[in-house]
Amino acid sequence: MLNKLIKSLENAPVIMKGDYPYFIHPLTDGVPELDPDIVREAVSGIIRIADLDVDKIVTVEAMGIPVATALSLAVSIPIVVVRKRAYNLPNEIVVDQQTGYSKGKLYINGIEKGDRVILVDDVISTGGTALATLKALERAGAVIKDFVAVVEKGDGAKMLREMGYNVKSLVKIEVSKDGVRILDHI
Ligand SMILES: O=P(O)(O)OC[C@H]1O[C@H](OP(=O)(O)OP(=O)(O)O)[C@H](O)[C@@H]1O
Ligand SMILES: Nc1nc2[nH]cnc2c(=O)[nH]1
Repeated sequence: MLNKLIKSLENAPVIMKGDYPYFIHPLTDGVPELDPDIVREAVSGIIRIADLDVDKIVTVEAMGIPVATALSLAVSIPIVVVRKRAYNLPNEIVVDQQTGYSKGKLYINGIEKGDRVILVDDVISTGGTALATLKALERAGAVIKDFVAVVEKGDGAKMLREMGYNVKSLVKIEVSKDGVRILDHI
């Protein structure tokens, strides 16, 4: 069911960002070209495991957008994109984001108190991005049903599960300088 996604992850090149082994894949980087079948596999997988009884799909720019958009089209639920630049709208929520290789700020607009949401992203690794986003969604008064990442790498998902969040993923991988190894998948 996730055949093309898994095969392409197994063949993904890895580069070092300092000490951080970073895999490069069409769904998570936009390069090389993204096969629509891979997006379809990811969307079908999310629909299979996620609680989609929600008002809004929330995703984080940039590489959450392709999969969240395809999911939105499939289930007719609108998306809100967490941005990396300010709009200075009333009630904008600003949080610090840290990944294994970058630091920045996230800006959340468009979430109303009581909105039932699912957070969708292409990857979870350290969990820094997801945690910052989940905290901001809580501050906005959203009811967070699920967080689904297409690819789970590292310990971030485990940390968030231990904090009580519903974290799901389609494929779990281990990444080293030598390449990507598939550990588990739905
Ligand atoms: O669990 P973490 O360690 O926080 O890593 C996960 C985040 O890293 C990637 O985004 P990135 O910040 O690289 O931005 P991009 O989507 O614009 O490439 C990915 O899209 C996740 O949002
Ligand atoms: N493409 C990609 N995105 C990431 N986000 C967090 N870690 C990674 C990674 O290793 N590769």
